[in-house]
Amino acid sequence: MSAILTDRIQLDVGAFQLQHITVSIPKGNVTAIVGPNGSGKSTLLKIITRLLEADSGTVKINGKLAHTYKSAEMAQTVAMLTQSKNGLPEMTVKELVAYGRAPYKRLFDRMTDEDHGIVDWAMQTTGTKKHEDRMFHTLSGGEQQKARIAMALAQKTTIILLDEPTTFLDIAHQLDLMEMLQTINRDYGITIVMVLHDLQQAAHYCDYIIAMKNGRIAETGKPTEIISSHFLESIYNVQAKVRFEDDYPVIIPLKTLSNSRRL
Ligand SMILES: Nc1ncnc2c1ncn2[C@@H]1O[C@H](COP(=O)(O)OP(=O)(O)OP(=O)(O)O)[C@@H](O)[C@H]1O
Repeated sequence: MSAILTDRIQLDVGAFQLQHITVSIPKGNVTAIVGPNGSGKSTLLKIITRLLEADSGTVKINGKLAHTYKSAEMAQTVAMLTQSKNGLPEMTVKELVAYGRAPYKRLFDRMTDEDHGIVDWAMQTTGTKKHEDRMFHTLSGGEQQKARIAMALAQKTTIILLDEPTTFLDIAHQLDLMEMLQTINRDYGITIVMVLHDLQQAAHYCDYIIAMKNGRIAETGKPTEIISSHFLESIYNVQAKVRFEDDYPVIIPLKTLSNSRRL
């Protein structure tokens, strides 16, 4: 069963084209979208969440056409964490997480006991409860990312999309975050879809991988089925040795086969 199903999505943005994107993102799994810089990963996420409108093609979320969702209904179904390079909100962690309840409220509605309970649960689940009264901008990058995930959790959606959630985090915080997302998926059945650049992490923590190249879907499958030296070469133009140790891929890059970036 698909959480997200796209059918022949097409979009021209400037000189870039997203072409024939037909892909099924499985329900209840952790899926990574990988691929070179500029291959269209963020653009695809934006189309799924209707931040961008495709020129043609359709998106179905939980079996229903995305364009037929009302805004609040969409926000109750899909939470999206964009890359965290934008301005930092001037509010406490608890206030930020409470924003996750907005799709369930009308203007001037007060937070109910249930809302407070959900906000608490989201902070407990992400380990951010201890920071609840801190201003968001005083948190470290790793703590901020967890607070943003808490906000997404408070939205109580069945799907969470994350665009490069581990960027700017050190290796320990990257693994901590990936383990947290995996636990959220396993414990609550929330479908997690994230754009990742680290193939080893993608293969280790994700059930399914979608690889994009030049605005197209290049490969899809389970990590052990698709991560290989051939994959590194065809998707990234990189010669590499790849082997799996206990289902964990060990990728040893040898050299790039493309010098186009230096021309
Ligand atoms: N508004 C826009 N106008 C013109 N070109 C755009 C616009 N938005 C995106 N693009 C181009 O579309 C291409 C795909 O961008 P996108 O951000 O989807 O790639 P990506 O795979 O997410 O890249 P990265 O891994 O570097 O984040 C890029 O070449 C980008 O410059």
